[in-house]
Amino acid sequence: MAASLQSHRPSALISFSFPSPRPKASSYSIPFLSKIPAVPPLRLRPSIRFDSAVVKATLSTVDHSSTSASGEDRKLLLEVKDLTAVIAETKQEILKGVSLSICEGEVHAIMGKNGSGKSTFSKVLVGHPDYDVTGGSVVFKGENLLEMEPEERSLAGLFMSFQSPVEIPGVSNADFLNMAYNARRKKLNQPELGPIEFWAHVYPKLNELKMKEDFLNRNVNEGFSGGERKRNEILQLAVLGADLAILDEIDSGLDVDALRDVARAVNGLLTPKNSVLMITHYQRLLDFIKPTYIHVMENGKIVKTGDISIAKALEKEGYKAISDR
Ligand SMILES: Nc1ncnc2c1ncn2[C@@H]1O[C@H](COP(=O)(O)OP(=O)(O)OP(=O)(O)O)[C@@H](O)[C@H]1O
Repeated sequence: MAASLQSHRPSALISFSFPSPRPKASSYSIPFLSKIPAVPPLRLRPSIRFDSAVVKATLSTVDHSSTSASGEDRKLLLEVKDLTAVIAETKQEILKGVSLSICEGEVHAIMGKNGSGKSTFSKVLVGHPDYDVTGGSVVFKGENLLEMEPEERSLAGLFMSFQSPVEIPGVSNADFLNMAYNARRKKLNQPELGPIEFWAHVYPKLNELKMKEDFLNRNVNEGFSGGERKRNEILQLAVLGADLAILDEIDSGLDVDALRDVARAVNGLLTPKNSVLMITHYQRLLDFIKPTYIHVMENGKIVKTGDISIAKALEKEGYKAISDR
């Protein structure tokens, strides 16, 4: 989506006053989104169709319920089995058989040494073109995720916050968020929100993340500090919503207050229906966002799964603690 957005002319601006909840200033200037000229349609399909009869047969036999950590019966949201993937250009294998199941309402954390494959795993889940899947399966909400285009994965409810969020020159945050949000509403057969309604949706989320309104008028991530980029990623998550949010090192580059704000915003989004998959190196994030499970990745595989005691042992003794157990 980012590439197609770059070709747009900047949108016209209008000023108006806001109804309550009333921002401090009396009026703001935000893009009048309905004046954006001819937005190229996203590649939407009314429903995902599987070409392979084998995939269909497999999906119909998968039991999508599971017992959660708390003992309740919860639906499986994501099921990854023996996933293998290579770097598209060099064919070097990075993922060597990852298996992981996430139920609705769960928070999972992946830890692991540098270069063990954590980011690659999350990028493969969202369909990053740098990688080719060579084996295994990924079922998300009962559908074969690997058959979907990246846009379709996002519209299906998968969100990823990247370790190094990219800049999108010439596209304001407000336009980006509005287009992405309305694309999701369209997919759900809901009416698109106009600029005033959209602002009412965004404003409380900006507040929660302690971000100033002018962030909306700035181009996506352009000139943002590392911490501002991370906040902006979580703003996108808060505005767009997601059934599964994959957060790759959202704690990196955040000062302790920012970490608290971001964690509070993420916790505020958690419901019994949606889930989070976090990648982190440090227990400090897990002190704020409590994980149901912690997985340790090593050499492209998950080698250990457990509770918060894993993070505590890692913090104390390093990865030696895992190999010794
Ligand atoms: N596009 C790519 N081109 C070349 N090598 C890659 C690419 N993507 C991943 N790799 C390599 O694959 C390995 C796993 O990388 P990945 O970023 O997934 O590790 P990670 O566990 O997230 O590491 P970190 O904790 O340092 O962020 C590394 O050796 C990395 O250099």
